[in-house]
Amino acid sequence: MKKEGRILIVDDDEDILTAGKLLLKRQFSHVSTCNLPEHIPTFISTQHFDAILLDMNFGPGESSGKQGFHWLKKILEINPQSVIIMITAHGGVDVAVEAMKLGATDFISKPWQNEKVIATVSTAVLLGQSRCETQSLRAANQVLVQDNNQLNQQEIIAQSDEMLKIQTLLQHAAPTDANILILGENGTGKELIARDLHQKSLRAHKVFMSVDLGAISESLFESELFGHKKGAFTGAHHDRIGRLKAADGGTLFLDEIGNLPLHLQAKLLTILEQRKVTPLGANEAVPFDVRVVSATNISKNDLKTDACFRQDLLFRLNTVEINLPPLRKRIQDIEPIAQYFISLYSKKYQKPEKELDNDALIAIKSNSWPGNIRELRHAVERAVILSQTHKFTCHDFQIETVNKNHIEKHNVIKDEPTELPQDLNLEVIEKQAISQALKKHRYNISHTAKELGLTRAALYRRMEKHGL
Ligand SMILES: Nc1ncnc2c1ncn2[C@@H]1O[C@H](COP(=O)(O)OP(=O)(O)OP(=O)(O)O)[C@@H](O)[C@H]1O
Repeated sequence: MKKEGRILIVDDDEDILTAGKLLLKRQFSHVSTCNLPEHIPTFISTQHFDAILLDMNFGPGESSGKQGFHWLKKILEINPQSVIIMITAHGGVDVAVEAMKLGATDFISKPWQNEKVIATVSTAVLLGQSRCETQSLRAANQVLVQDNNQLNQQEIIAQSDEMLKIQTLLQHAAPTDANILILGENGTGKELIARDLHQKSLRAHKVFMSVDLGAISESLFESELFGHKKGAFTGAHHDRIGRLKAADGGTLFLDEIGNLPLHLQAKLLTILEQRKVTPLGANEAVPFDVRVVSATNISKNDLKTDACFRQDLLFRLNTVEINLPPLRKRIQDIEPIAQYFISLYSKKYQKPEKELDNDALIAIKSNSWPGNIRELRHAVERAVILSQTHKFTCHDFQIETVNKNHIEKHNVIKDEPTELPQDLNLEVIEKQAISQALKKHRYNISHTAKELGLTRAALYRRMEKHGL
């Protein structure tokens, strides 16, 4: 059966062209010939070839190989990935060696042996195909990085003194390679800040790889982060690159680092110290180069206890520490953030961009927002969709001003009524259940997921599906 392979033979000897074509056509899907080297640029700029067989000498009596060298260089100038096999005169080994120094892959001498030609061309075709694949993967990767970076360009709204200080800190820390630990309650913008850091860093053109350590099961931790070789364990059907290596050159965002069990913290520390990782089932460690940004909603005090977190790992992660205050402690930010999301969602849902009335403004500023900016964003989205009045009112935000002080003082979240909604569509019920559970657990994803009987990853997926 013919193999997939595109070959070009360039020689001024028509007999060689005919013999070569006859031989190789039996083996490969596409064989072209060219008897004038001046036509090479047109051939290779209009068609792709996995391998090119190029004669060293053109014209009667030529044996210096000068023209072969000239066309070899020309082809590599046009496409440096070209795989070129030189066709040399009998005994022209010196010339062939010289050609290989200039970038040729292999050579065959005339008169040739058919088996040798087929073997040499087969290897060259495979090399050409893998170069081509590498090139297109690189290009695809570049597009993905660009797309990912565009997605990361959500604006950070910051007017409070606390956030302005953090922004100054970010400006200074971002271009360094210092490891950064971001602390803050759920929904305070830790991931947004991490992405912003990456954008402002010298690694911005490379990948931002986010790993939710709270969502990776213990059994999958090593294979996810370190990768594995085919056959390393039951179900490992292919080699798989780990996330540490996949983030090479870029930023690795370790989210929910505080949820990592102590024994896995030890493994992570070793890997980060050695800057090398051995995929499961491999014998050799491979180096990686990442800047580590981590985040957790665990308080600083808890992080500083040995029972909760390894102190040596903490020192490695927190060269620079960023403490994101909860929204209730940066009241100056509430109005501009609300305005930002009003504008965003009014456009998205094609609604007029309305103002907040006075009471609504006071209410959103004095609400405790246990789910922080994520909760405010969600409240604004709902208000934009449902509001019927010409300005947004307290009612649109479902803020119970009467209970506010009570909530603040007693640090409790009032359960929402639990009766079923009138609409018994399962999707609607699921959204309501998730929304209530989030509020009940102050937007703590781990606790909410536990109550709902979901994994954190499954909860995130559903939140995204329902726009929560
Ligand atoms: N300063 C800000 N300006 C505008 N939007 C913000 C800001 N901070 C956070 N957000 C938005 O709030 C939501 C929650 O942010 P993010 O996911 O970064 O928080 P987090 O602290 O990482 O949450 P979690 O701990 O639950 O993973 C996102 O939609 C984010 O875009």
